[in-house]
Amino acid sequence: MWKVFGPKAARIPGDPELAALPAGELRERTDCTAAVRDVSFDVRKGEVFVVMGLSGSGKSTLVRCLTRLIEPTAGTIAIDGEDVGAMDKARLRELRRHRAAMVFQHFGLLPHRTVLDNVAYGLEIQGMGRAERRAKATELVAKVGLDGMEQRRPGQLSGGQQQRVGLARALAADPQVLLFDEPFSALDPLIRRDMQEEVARLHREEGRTMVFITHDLSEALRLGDRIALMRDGRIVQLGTPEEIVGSPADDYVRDFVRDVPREQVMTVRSAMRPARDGEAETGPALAPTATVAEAIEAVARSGGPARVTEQGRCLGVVDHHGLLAVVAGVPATVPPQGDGRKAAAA
Ligand SMILES: Nc1ncnc2c1ncn2[C@@H]1O[C@H](COP(=O)(O)OP(=O)(O)OP(=O)(O)O)[C@@H](O)[C@H]1O
Repeated sequence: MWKVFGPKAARIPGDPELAALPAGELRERTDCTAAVRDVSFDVRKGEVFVVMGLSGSGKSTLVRCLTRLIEPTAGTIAIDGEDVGAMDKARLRELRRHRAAMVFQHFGLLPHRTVLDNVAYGLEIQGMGRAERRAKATELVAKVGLDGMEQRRPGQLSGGQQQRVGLARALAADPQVLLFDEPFSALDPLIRRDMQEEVARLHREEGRTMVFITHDLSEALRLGDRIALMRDGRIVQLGTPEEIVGSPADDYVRDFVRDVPREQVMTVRSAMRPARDGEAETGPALAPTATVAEAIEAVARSGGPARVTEQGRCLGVVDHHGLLAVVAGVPATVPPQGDGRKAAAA
């Protein structure tokens, strides 16, 4: 998909010479901005897909194109196999209301309505009866942790609480996909953390597909099953947090993730080596999803390697060599073989 802003934008995706120009030169030559350039990706059912990048990298444009809040210049988009480009106005309205609801940074709450009525508003538009929508809205207000505040007005809530109302309102439509456009960037760090946990909890409980825009790397790493990292309208890397931190695609990504505490993102799989001489039977056991930080603690406590096990089977072991190598971001050197055995034989 492409989205180009500016005069005669449609000629750019099809013109290999113009399409290859760097952003600045393209602007100089054509007066156009290619906000999204030739991106292609799938969002899987049930995943949290994060679109991240610095300001101006094209995140909002990309996500708005998914439901044609912004009309793409070229390319195709399908939701559940249905071509979004072919949808008429009514079908698009239905898509945005019921299938892919957006949670914005500025929540757009109705100031004179109570929390409950704000949440029920979407249900009212859908034509749900009063009693039913009040019951449903009460349930959703509780789900986002606002029980007891049903009768307050938005002005009587903190920013984080208002964002929760926005979230409950988006959930009221029971959409297949929730699209979040930097919903927490105006919140202070503690409340932001709180809201991230709220989203993670909702996702765990409901397994709803989520597309989440952020420019905050730690937010992306915390929430994303997969992350698309954007730069100048292109996706420079798409992968799990572990792939992005552990195998950056280029120097830009490497620089981006340089300060990430690797031990909290990388899992024991990246530090694992085959088990030797009885190691498969002894030592603390860790799940393959355990982080390197958790493994460091287990190895420090036990004083020896830990096993990585899945359904009782030992997949390999992690020792301090492998764990340190992951933290340092260098390939593991093969640990000296059999020091222990030599000592025992002596
Ligand atoms: N309506 C528009 N007309 C012209 N250029 C636009 C328009 N909307 C966005 N752009 C440009 O497209 C590029 C991508 O903008 P976009 O808002 O998608 O970035 P972003 O990554 O979401 O940024 P931010 O994090 O600051 O919101 C920017 O260079 C922006 O100036």
